[in-house]
Amino acid sequence: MGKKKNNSKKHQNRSKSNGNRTDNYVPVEKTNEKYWNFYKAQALFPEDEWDSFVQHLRRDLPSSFRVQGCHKDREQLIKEMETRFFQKIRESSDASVFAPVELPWYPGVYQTRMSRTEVRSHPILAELHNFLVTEAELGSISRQETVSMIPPLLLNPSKEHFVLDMCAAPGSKTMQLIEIMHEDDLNPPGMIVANDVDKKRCYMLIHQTLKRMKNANTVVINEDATRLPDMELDGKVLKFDRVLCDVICSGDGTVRKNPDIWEKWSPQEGIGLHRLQLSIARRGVEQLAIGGQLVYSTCSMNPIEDEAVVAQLLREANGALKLVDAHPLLPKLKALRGVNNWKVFTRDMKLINSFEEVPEELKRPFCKSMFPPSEEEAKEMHLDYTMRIVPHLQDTGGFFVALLEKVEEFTFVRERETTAKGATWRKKLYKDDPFTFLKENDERWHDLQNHYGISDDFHYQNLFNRMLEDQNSRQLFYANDAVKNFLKSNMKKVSIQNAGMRMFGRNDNKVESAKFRVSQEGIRTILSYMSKQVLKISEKDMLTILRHEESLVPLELLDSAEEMRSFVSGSLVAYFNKEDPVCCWIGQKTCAPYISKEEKIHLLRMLGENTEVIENLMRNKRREKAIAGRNAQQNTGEGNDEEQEKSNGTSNGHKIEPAADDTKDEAPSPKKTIQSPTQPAQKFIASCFKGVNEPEKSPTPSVRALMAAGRPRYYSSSASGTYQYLYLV
Ligand SMILES: C[S@@+](CC[C@H](N)C(=O)[O-])C[C@H]1O[C@@H](n2cnc3c(N)ncnc32)[C@H](O)[C@@H]1O
Repeated sequence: MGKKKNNSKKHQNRSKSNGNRTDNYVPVEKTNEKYWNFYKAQALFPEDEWDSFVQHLRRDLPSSFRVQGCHKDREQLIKEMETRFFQKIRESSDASVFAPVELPWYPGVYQTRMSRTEVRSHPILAELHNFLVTEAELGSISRQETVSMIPPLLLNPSKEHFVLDMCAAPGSKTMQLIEIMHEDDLNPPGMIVANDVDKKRCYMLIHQTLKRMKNANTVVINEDATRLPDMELDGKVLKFDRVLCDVICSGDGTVRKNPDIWEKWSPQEGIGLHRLQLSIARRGVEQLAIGGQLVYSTCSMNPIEDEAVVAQLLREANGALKLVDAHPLLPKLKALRGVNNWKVFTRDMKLINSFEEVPEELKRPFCKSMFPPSEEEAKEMHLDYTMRIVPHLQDTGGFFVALLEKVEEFTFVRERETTAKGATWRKKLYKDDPFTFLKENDERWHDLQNHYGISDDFHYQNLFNRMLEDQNSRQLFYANDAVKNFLKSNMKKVSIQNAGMRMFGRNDNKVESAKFRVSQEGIRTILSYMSKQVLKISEKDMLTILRHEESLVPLELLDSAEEMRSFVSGSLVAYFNKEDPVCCWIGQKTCAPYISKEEKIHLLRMLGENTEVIENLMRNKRREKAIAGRNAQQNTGEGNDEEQEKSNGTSNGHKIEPAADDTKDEAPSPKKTIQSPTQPAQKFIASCFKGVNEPEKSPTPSVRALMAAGRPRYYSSSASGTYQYLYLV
């Protein structure tokens, strides 16, 4: 890891041509005198563990990932990883490579001793990395730091619970909460309200995280959590069964993955955040139902951001709130107990023993609640019930987590509150686009019901669009009852950014067909209600559709061609296995599956296909895009590695479905990713082979990538002598 030589922005020291570090790269010095002195003084663990603590903090963070608990293909994915990658790694004689190991405290979560960068670049692990990236795009695998998985695990919401995630973006914990609630129910009745004050980060939460976790029970709102308005449900103030306060923090437990922190850290970071953290937590407690549980967590090891905040909540709640001992809930997780005593330092590392000792000129940044509780208070509070994770216990980042339960109703008395920068207590009502639900006798519903044979059991009144009633919508979304009621009651109270899942998109075709086509996003929810425009096809046909490189599959290649032609042109759901339906567009000559490349790869894998070649092709594309993105970033000086990987990676998997405008009688024209339709195959193949030694001269980026990987394995076929389709073999 490194930092830039001068004040230039983060990526300026990368080479433009290949994205690698260049000579002017200066490694970050992984040390900070104040950091060491501060944590030595805290004496959080026995002194003889200090060297191990320091060594671990200086190493890159091991890579970890979770196989989604509620995913229907979980067992198969684990089996494939075991046979395809883990075994191979274990059998390797390379001493620098380590197979991922399942965590004893969280089944389905794996950690390898190698960092993300090492995993990405090691020849044996690169394939595993590739596999993880494609599956992560579909949400079946989450590449998340292990300690960050603790809060949702402790909250452990049931499928009926109402959950509030106060500081949710970019959403790794929201995703895990959704996962837990869907473990034994595809459509749980509960609801998650995910909030973040930062609109751009809400956007990331919606477009990078939630898109991978299609569900009907999540709402995203954009509010300052310190002043989150009371929300309503069924005419009453809405109280949540579970609240997550994963607050903004100094992040000093994340130095292993964010080495820039080394340079700037001082005790001031925690001092500056304590009041805001407390304000967010207070409002979280107020939103909690009696008997409900709240998790307060930070990725900082600083007691001022951790136990001090929890202690003040308990102090102010005066018995209405109690700590729950988190340790027995995760007995296999190695965690230290929270502390009753800590040391408070000024920015310049001057020790201050009590609030009374704070020099007059520093009275403003400090407050009484930053100091440890009295002995008497400590006995009541049980701060030892909280959990501290330090890096050397199980090779992780540093983390703090407290589980609290509300015993009685109460409201905090506020003096001077800290809110998010610039935020004011908003009294005005929101005028965002309304959420308009379908009413009885809605024409669109009659059209959908007739065309797709949807049974009366389907709750069509839960379909909505974001327009006024008389406006013609392009999409129809679906929300469960809880989210529907939430939207109806709170549309004007909070700024709602996103809700539910897309179920139908409008057709603008000229031929007679339904006004809406079925969207892949919601197909698993509605399929069991559909009796028309649904076709079971053979495994062979499904493989042909999935393997096909172009977006249009000629019907002549399919055994079920005649049956397909018998359907009304337009949206058709094809399946070999009902668990894995594929939304297609059927024309007289072609069939076009509306699914992303990642989804195609996943489905091929689940059908036992070897997907290595396509995975490699996609990896090369990702690399090209990442380099292009980094180069663009160098020009703007924005962004960071992980976000870059996400936004330039396959999150463009969301161009899965052509825009509704593209849907014509015949399936939309293919994107010519491989070859122009009229080029004779021989000429094309010759150009491929000619390019083997000069990949940069080959016709398209994807073929270039294949050739660079030494795999010019295409052949083409056509009925007419001009070769329209190219197949990967
Ligand atoms: C530690 S991150 C949350 C990480 C998130 N829980 C996850 O697992 O991906 C803290 C978040 O708090 C948000 N935040 C900061 N101040 C806030 C406030 N006053 N209200 C709501 N969110 C806030 C930040 O925008 C940031 O996204």
